[in-house]
Amino acid sequence: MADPNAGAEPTAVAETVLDTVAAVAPDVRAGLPGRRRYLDGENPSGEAVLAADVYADDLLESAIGDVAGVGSYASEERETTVDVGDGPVSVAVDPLDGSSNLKSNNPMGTVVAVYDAPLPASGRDLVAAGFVLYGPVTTMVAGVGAPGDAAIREFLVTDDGEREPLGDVDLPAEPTVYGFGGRVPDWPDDFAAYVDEIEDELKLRYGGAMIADVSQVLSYGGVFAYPALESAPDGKLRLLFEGNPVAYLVEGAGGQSSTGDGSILDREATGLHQRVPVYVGNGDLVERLEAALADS
Ligand SMILES: O=P(O)(O)OC[C@H]1O[C@](O)(COP(=O)(O)O)[C@@H](O)[C@@H]1O
Ligand SMILES: [Mg+2]
Ligand SMILES: [Mg+2]
Repeated sequence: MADPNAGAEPTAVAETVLDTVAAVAPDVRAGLPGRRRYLDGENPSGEAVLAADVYADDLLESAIGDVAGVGSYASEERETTVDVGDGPVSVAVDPLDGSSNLKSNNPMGTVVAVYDAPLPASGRDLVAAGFVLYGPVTTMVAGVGAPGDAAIREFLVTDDGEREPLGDVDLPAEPTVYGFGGRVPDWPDDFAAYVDEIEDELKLRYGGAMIADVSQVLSYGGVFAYPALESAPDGKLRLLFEGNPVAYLVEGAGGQSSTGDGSILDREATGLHQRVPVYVGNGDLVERLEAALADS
């Protein structure tokens, strides 16, 4: 059969990838109830794996692998990339973000990053990024285009896996929420001092799923961080699967991202599963954070 995406622009391939992730989302959601148990073994980041993580990863690998123009698929749950075709586009997925929330029945997401480069790739190679949020309503937030050029939009994902546009996403100018991961005694002193200031200005909203916590920042304005920790200087979140796509979306919605020292999108990619400190939100809050870290 003729390849419908043969020679297609990476952005056209990326649109199809986002459609595909939305199309699979109802199946991911429908498969959760019977998959709340942990499996034996760990993922490449050394974390426990739920049956639902593997189920979502298999569904996404199969569906995204069928998209013409996609050459490789990578996921937080797999050691190496999978060759799925001849195209130049690489797709990196966090199949279930915040899956430890499954036990307590709190929100989770699927994160997708589309790179026009072999992996590991820089955030500057992104041609699209998005996430599905499995909250009371299933929604997708996504953008297509070079970082900074893409409009970020929210969609309702219907029970049939269609995307219905809900509108543009722009960070509110008056921020109200913050959410920071990691154990408080493990926070470096400079970050803890920043938190002392922020606590007086914003209210705490932390749910333990990056995508749900970032969605609060996109909706209400504020700052989300999974910071560098005393015990883990690169934090917890993964650059290719989590940091880059979230940075792309928050920057595209008018905010800023930082590793503590410049945009996450500028962090050199050296490994598929490398970690990165993640600070995202309204520009002035992220700039104050960078200043607080630089002063120490
Ligand atoms: O339990 P903690 O330390 O607060 O960590 C929460 C963070 O870990 C994550 O759950 C990691 O993502 P995964 O569930 O995809 O491994 C993030 O979604 C979240 O921001
Ligand atoms: Mg995750
Ligand atoms: Mg995950």
